[in-house]
Amino acid sequence: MIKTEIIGNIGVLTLARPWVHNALNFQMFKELKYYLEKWREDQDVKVIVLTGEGESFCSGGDLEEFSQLSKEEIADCFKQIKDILLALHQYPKPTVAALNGTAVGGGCELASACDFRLAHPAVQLGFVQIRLGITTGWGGANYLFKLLSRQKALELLLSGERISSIEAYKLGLIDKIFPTEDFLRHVLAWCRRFACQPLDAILLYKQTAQQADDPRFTLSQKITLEVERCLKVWGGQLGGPSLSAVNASFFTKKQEKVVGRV
Ligand SMILES: C[C@@H](C(=O)O)C(=O)SCCNC(=O)CCNC(=O)[C@H](O)C(C)(C)COP(=O)(O)OP(=O)(O)OC[C@H]1O[C@@H](n2cnc3c(N)ncnc32)[C@H](O)[C@@H]1OP(=O)(O)O
Repeated sequence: MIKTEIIGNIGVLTLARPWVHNALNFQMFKELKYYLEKWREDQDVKVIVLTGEGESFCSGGDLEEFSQLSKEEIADCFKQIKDILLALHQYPKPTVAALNGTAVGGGCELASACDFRLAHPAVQLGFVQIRLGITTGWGGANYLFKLLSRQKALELLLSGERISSIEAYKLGLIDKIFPTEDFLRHVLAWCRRFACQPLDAILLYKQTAQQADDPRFTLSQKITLEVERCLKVWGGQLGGPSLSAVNASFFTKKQEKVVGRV
């Protein structure tokens, strides 16, 4: 139910139940967890893309399946799902939700847990839970509050209204709009700008990003750690360019310029 492919260092996870608009059942969550774990340490995967098959990105939780569970079973299920979304949110590599179509309910929660959200003009988004008499059950409201101002996030959650991707882009919920035609090709080209960078540096930037909103550290501590990270790659401990290699490359370029000027 989740299809996978690695395309040029980009791991693509495709929700593949198009007949129910990629409604997420528990099996899909288990698969999502499995592949996120598998690709966590995989040197060939530098960026993760989540997308959907068919006309929708994701219609949220599988209401058919969830309606057959007892309240206790739902509680257990949601506890596991929120851990998977949190693991996605705290993933060591960049994560991208490529909204190939409508995202509603839990589909918006899933997208909001990612680092980036890309869409095309025909996409609609909606935190529709309130219209079912429920609230976000997987952590989505908290991710939304991190992305939008309090009042904009509350407006979306309290109204349950669907908005277009263009409106969502203006709010800052969507980071980029691409043409509908060849959408995934555009997404992959956008992601390749990250995927072509050294993995060590990508991982270090994600650590700095995670720490940026961690209240346990002061700004001074965060900056000290940031500098330490740079020195780690600079010294080549993580397989990055050694200090002498960085200098050599800089001075070679400088010398070439001088020679060129003569
Ligand atoms: C768990 C919770 C959370 O956030 O914590 C949530 O996610 S609550 C939010 C849950 N999601 C929703 O309320 C969205 C429900 N779905 C929709 O609004 C709509 O289906 C759209 C996604 C906009 C697509 O509309 P459209 O008119 O194109 O198709 P449709 O409604 O005829 O749907 C085609 C088939 O997919 C099924 N289907 C659609 N969404 C489903 C879902 N979330 N769970 C289970 N089945 C679903 C329909 O029942 C229908 O089945 P048949 O072919 O057998 O008739």
